[in-house]
Amino acid sequence: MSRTLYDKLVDAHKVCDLPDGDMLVYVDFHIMNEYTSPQAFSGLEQKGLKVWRPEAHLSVVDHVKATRQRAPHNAASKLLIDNLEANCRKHGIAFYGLGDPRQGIEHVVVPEQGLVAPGMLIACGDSHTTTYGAFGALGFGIGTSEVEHVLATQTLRYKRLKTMLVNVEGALAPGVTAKDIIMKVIQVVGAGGANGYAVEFAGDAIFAQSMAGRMTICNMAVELGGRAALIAADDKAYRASGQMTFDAETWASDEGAEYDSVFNIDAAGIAPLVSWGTSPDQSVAIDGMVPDVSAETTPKAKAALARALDYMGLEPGQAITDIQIDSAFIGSCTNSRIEDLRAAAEVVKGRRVAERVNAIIVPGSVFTKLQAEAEGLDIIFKEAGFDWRPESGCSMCLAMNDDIALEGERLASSTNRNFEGRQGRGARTHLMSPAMVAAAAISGHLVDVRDFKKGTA
Ligand SMILES: CC(C)[C@H](C(=O)O)[C@@H](O)C(=O)O
Ligand code: SF4
Repeated sequence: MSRTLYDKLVDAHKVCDLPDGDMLVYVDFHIMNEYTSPQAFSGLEQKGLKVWRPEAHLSVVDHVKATRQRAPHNAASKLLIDNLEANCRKHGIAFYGLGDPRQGIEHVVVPEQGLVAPGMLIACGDSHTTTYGAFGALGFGIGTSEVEHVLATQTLRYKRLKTMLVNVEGALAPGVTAKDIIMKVIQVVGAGGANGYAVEFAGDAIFAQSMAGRMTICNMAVELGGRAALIAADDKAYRASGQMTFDAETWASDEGAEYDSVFNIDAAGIAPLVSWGTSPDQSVAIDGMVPDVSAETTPKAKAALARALDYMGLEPGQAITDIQIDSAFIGSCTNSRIEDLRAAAEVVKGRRVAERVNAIIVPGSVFTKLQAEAEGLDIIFKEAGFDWRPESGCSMCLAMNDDIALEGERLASSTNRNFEGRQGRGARTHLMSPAMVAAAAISGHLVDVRDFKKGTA
């Protein structure tokens, strides 16, 4: 029988069926950060358990990491980092900590270090573990008690998901990026529209993407509610994973495989998108307008829209390009890879950040930072007035370190979540591609990067 890529991955990792209908799956690789692992190690300690396969785990410091300097910015973050290091030393687990040339945001570091390959099952106490789907690997986020379970047994209790296929056919217009594809998909399917599903992306617009672009798509697919995102492994994926040969299994869906749900999206119809609201599906094309509450039909939808507009401080009908920004942030596991920095630098080169705008760039990893510096990108950014951070981490993607946006501060951001308070209490996030953030930083307001490049914005 024809099987989907998702079913092949699950079948290949199934250890046994459990009496209640769930199954036990084997975890090839498990990643930890300082934020979601402490209780798991305490749990092991209390039960007197050992880590069963220390070499199949990796720890990376990222969420609470300061990025202006190497040293932790406060005692609480220092404690989290020190704890993780001590736990890793004790159990013989690899640790990429402060000053390690391999340190960075976990989902940037793992592919960079060649630790993901097609056909793997990867777990991590972080929802954006879906990123590895770009390699035809099954990656998903787990909770703290599950982290403990993986440490002790290298397995997890797992429930098979339903399958969704999202086909993006055709060619993107110039200036439209992977970030716009995934924001479009989220707009069409809805935030939470893939709850209970594993989402497979296919179509020529997907396979035309670089590995960085595919990672952006699978990373942000978790905002659909899907607990897995997948792209079939092609030559590009094998090469990027450092695997030169194909293994016995083809990590792609079989011809004729059936899905529980299918969406078709025309790539040519996608414009650069920006979010206007407080959910990643509240987005609109850059040449559009802030939506009108009266266009909603149900009282519930009207109230939700009104609340989002109120939080965002926007007026219905306002042109998106009239929205002035206070800050610009390029970073996060969605968009801080070298390809993202190059795209932003191309926009910024020879220009100056608008007077009132505070513009920050945090490379996704130390390795990415060094590569960017070797290419002279840091000079381009610094000369334009960007704050080029010397250290890597999650930074302003979420308000969990010393980069916290102020009440009412409006940001153009290359990140993935725009919930109330995500980047700081009362902070207003507009999600978009890194090139769009760069263009907004220079212009001082949201702008179509294509018009900006042509000089017609
Ligand atoms: C802190 C962590 C658990 C969280 C996640 O799971 O995604 C964070 O990385 C995020 O992006 O919100
Ligand atoms: S960069 Fe943002 S989305 Fe990614 S792991 Fe860190 S906090 Fe989560």
